[in-house]
Amino acid sequence: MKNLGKLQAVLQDNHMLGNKELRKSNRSIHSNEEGRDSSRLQAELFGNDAVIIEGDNLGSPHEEELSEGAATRAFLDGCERQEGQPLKQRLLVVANRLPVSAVRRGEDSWQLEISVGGLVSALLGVKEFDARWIGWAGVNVPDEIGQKALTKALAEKRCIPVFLDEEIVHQYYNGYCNNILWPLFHYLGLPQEDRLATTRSFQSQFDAYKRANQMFADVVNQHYEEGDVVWCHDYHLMFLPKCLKEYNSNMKVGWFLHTPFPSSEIHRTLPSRSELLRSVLAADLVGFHTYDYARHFVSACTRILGLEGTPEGVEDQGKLTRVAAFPIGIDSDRFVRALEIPQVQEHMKELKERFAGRKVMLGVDRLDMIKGIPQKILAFEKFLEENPNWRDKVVLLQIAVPTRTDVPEYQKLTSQVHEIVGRINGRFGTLTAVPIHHLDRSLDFHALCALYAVTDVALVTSLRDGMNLVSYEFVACQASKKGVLILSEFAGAAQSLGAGAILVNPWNITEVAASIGYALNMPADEREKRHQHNFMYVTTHTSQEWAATFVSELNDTIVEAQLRTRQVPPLLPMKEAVDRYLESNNRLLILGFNATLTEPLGALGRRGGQIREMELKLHPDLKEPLKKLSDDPKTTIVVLSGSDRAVLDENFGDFHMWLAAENGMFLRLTTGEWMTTMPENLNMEWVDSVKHVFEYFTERTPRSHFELRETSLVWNYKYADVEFGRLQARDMLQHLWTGPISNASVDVVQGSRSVEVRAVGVTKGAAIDRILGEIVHNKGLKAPIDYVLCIGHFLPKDEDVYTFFEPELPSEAPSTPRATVTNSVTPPMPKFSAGKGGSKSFRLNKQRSMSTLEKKANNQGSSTNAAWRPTWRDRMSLHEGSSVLDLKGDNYFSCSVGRKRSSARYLLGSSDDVVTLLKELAEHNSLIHSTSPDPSVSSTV
Ligand SMILES: O=P(O)(O)OC[C@H]1O[C@H](O[C@H]2O[C@H](CO)[C@@H](O)[C@H](O)[C@H]2O)[C@H](O)[C@@H](O)[C@@H]1O
Ligand SMILES: O=c1ccn([C@@H]2O[C@H](COP(=O)(O)OP(=O)(O)O)[C@@H](O)[C@H]2O)c(=O)[nH]1
Repeated sequence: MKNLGKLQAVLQDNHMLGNKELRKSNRSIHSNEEGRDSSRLQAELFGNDAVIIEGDNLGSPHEEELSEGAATRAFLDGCERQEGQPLKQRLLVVANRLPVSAVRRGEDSWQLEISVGGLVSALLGVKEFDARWIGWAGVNVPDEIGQKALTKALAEKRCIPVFLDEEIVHQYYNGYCNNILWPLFHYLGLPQEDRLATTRSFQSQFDAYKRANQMFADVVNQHYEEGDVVWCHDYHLMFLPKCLKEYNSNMKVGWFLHTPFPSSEIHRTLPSRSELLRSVLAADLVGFHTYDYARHFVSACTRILGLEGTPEGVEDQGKLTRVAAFPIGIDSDRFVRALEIPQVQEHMKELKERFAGRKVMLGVDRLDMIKGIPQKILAFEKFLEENPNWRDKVVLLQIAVPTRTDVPEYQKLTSQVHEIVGRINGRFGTLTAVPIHHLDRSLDFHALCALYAVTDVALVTSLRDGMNLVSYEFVACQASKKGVLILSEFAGAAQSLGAGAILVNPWNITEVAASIGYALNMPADEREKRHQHNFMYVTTHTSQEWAATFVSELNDTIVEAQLRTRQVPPLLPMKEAVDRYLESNNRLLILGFNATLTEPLGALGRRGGQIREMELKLHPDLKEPLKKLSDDPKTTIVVLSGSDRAVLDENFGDFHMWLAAENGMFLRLTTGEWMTTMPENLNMEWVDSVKHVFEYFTERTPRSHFELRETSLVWNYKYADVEFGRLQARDMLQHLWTGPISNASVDVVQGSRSVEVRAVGVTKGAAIDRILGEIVHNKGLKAPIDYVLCIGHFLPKDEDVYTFFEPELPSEAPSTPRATVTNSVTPPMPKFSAGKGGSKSFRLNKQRSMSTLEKKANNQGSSTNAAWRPTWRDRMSLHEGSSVLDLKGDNYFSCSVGRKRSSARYLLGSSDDVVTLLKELAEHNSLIHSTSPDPSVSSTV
């Protein structure tokens, strides 16, 4: 009753005629009765045992009780209270702001007040977990006594403080968070006059941001127990997932953004764009309010970081970060129940009397530029202007909670709003009434519920808003009145309440003014229908459900990731691979080219489409080791690539090695001529139709290109816009599968940024058999091959090359636990061949009819005229001599470069690791040669 009187008085007097006086009077009311209000509010939010905590209540604790240990004990006390109930999952909620802000009352005396904001409201509704909240108490506490007392006071509320000093708050919170990220994520840009200053101070603010995040991480680490779920919140803590995972990679880490995530075009303007994205991606699960925000985030990761976006999330070399939408809700029961409380009913009664004969319109916002308060008020002015009959029949109550008051932009906004309200009240007010009642303060829970319940039209005009819980709370309190919600289409809530609300573009003042008229005149049956729709949503999509879904999804994600990790090959044991190489006498190295022997794309900055990136070039650091290795008579090297002959000639022509171009369809020893190994029945009649399709898509996909090879065509969109490229690829696949070549004997192979069409059955694994046959024949094998190293960034279709050697190994070979293509019965070892010609399946290129491409190649003077030799396996049966392979069980190292889903035995991260490996092999080898001048090696392949 008294409260309502106070509220009424404020509403009545607050005509924006003297803002300074108003703020003063609000403050004095606040401080006189704040204690009681806050106390009640805390009891509401925290349960009945919640009281204002002052230092005096703490008694005179001795040293130990004030320590961190005492705080921890206090948390445990909280847990013990739950005895007899099923054990709840421990949840560490980490957010910039604690649900309470601390106000110092003495050296060791603190008062805790509820923090205002949607994040706090929503998370306080989460009851299913054994939760602790880690965050900043909104105050600088430089002294130890103060810190200890506050830690203890907060512990009783299961809160753990992170102490940030003034300078860091200034740079991190006011600066980087609220002056850079907040406006950017809400599409507001930076204020013109601030732009340069912000650009200059950017780096120091970002450094402070990282430091602050590390401080949060340190506190989490102190309190973390194995099995805890750590849930990081919001744009303040984008660096936290990375810090936490660096500390403990097994920690279950989720991150949730409460604001919008903007289009990648906005995000890419941030100087720290990549670092922030990468840090967030360290989390196991990343959540957003809406599908659109999640989509923007994935798109930023693909466009800015060049990573793979999948329907599940973002993939980086086989590591998946799950990304999904988890729309937040409110604790709707709490609002519905509140309306039964006598005090609230009393409030409602008095408000109704106070505004009898007038329709009540309501705005409840933090005084933030994203909330579109000036736009709302201007639209209301326009409505009054155009509808004089409504002027004395409607009132707008605007609650504008002060927020981030140290940031200059917010200070400017306050003056701007006060000025507009003053002008409109001056224009349309009378001696007894004004059209706008503007309140620069927050209300307690009961007053807020009463206001929601008596409102006829709620007006939410956010220019952008992550969700906007005020709209939900209004709906929850409208069961009897069934008022109308006018809602900005730029609030996340528009996705969930859009059908029942009147959606508006807040920038369109005319539209908002018209919607006010429509809402005020809406017939009861339409109001009823719209309300029911929204009420159903709000009461079924609660904050409890939101948190439970997020945490259970996080748990599932971790189990799935563990399963996936089990399938990832282990890293190549570099030392073992080198040692065994040195011990062996007849080694075979099979090396891919693209992304294996080339420089990693990242090293070039992945600007995309740069001409120097498009040409495949041997990694400069590989020239020397490759030279040494290929000159060693005990080592045979085969470069096995999808590239055509010209590319391999250009890059490897000067080495002494075998080149297998176009997935092994062409082969030559660099001292000899190219020969073809194409199967005789290889049908190439489909080439022209495919070429036609590829030309069509290349023309329509900027920065894509295609290569016409002898036996395949490859369309590559690596440098095109990733999303557009992917859409085009999907479309292209449709054309290929359903178009003129649908019945041709081709394989359509989809790469991560390419589409390749090749004759059916052409794979590197199929080719290696024939290649080895040729090598064996060419050189004459005097001793078995006793070491094979096969490394590549091969398409899944070509991974049969890794498994080619697997059946040759004894069944107890120390292979990876992953499934490999092995025969159930180990076949006989291949036998050494004398090399007679005459395979049944393959014969001379010249002897079969030539395809268009082949004719073209011949016309260009390619020397594809050498004879085809029988395959290795063909010759196995021809000769019953010694074994071709003797890998001694584990002298076989198949190794995928950068592809974690692979049937190779081992993994290397990138071609930089290939450089390291080949250097090691070359250097140690020359060392051995220099120390043993007479190597007793006679056998070569
Ligand atoms: O802590 P402050 O700087 O005072 O700001 C208050 C909160 O504002 C933002 O709230 C957002 O979260 C709501 C719940 O998810 C959502 O409905 C709303 O649209 C957002 O603006 C901010 O994201 C929080 O971190 C702040 O605590
Ligand atoms: O005087 C007030 C005004 C608002 N709120 C609460 O502040 C939150 C605002 O959340 P919203 O999601 O609408 O926006 P945010 O402020 O988080 O951007 C809501 O839960 C309101 O109940 C409050 O407690 N007292």
